[in-house]
Amino acid sequence: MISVRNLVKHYKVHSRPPGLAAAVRSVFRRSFQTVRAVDGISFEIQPGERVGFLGPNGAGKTTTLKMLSGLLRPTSGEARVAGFRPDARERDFLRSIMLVTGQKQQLLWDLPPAETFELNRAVYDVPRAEYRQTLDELVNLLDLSELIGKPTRQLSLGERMKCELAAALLHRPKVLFLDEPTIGLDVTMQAAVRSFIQSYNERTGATVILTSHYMDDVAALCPRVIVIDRGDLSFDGSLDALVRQIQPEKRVILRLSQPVERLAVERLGGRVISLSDAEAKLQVDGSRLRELVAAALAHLPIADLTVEDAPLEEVLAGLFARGRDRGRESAVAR
Ligand SMILES: Nc1ncnc2c1ncn2[C@@H]1O[C@H](COP(=O)(O)OP(=O)(O)OP(=O)(O)O)[C@@H](O)[C@H]1O
Repeated sequence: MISVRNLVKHYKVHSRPPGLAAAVRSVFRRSFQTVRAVDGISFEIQPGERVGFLGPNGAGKTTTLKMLSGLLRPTSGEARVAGFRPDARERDFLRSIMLVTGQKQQLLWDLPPAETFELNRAVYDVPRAEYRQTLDELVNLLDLSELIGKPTRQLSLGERMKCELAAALLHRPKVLFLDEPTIGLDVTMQAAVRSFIQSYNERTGATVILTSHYMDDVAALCPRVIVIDRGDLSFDGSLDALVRQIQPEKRVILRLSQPVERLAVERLGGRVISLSDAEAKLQVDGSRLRELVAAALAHLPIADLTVEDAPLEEVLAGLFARGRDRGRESAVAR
């Protein structure tokens, strides 16, 4: 359904040092920097897959989605989506895909969502009967009946996001690009949006590509993840395989029956995350876990002991930090 080969997007941005003299000089001699937002990535996505794009801020995720949805022309490389070249922006292509971003809205601010829905029906030329049926389903699934008649500006962020999703899906796109669909939503609403996306995918067989900073979104929705870091693809596989590959650290929580010295906890060998009179929290490499637990039981007054995986967010932050020393920008003077 989606095929990407050596896709590259370089932005050329005007750059000048601070100060008035530099401002004057830049009028005569402009210098530019090339930002390598996406630097030669390749992947294939089959129909009906749900794939999560992970990566730190500025990794190139949104740029990739924009190229796949035809909003940006690649600098080089090739993308095919549903049999089309996205940058040709053919009508049938635009009818097959939808890009939903959590930060930008398509609903008209002063009108009720129902009117944007009607507008989208006309734009996408959806036959009336099909439109009614899809709308009923969406209203039902997303629990929108109370919302779609109110002016958009009166809706809460979460209510708006649900209406945004409905507006995006009325023409039943075959490929759905979701850029941070749960940004700013509370936990309950995040879960509602997530379960809706999953059921839309299961019922219609649509292909879903999602970016999110919330690991819960990706863990719940995406059997497959693609990690993009500094414009490069650094992993493509299951989330489990990614976690195994990173070999995350374990977190050990020691409930103490009496206070202990910090030094005694440090001697156990892990990294001390927090220490209070009643509890010590440490993080340790998985391979050193047994040793640390044995030492803790032997030397500290332990009332209880728990071992858990380090939070996925932190594990990934560590992975991204490792790649940080690679340079990404090259200055090009003109
Ligand atoms: N229009 C633009 N002009 C110049 N540089 C840009 C432009 N859009 C994005 N960039 C740069 O390209 C890089 C990739 O940006 P992109 O928005 O694709 O990242 P992202 O992975 O989506 O980040 P985030 O998680 O913060 O949304 C960043 O360094 C960004 O500053």
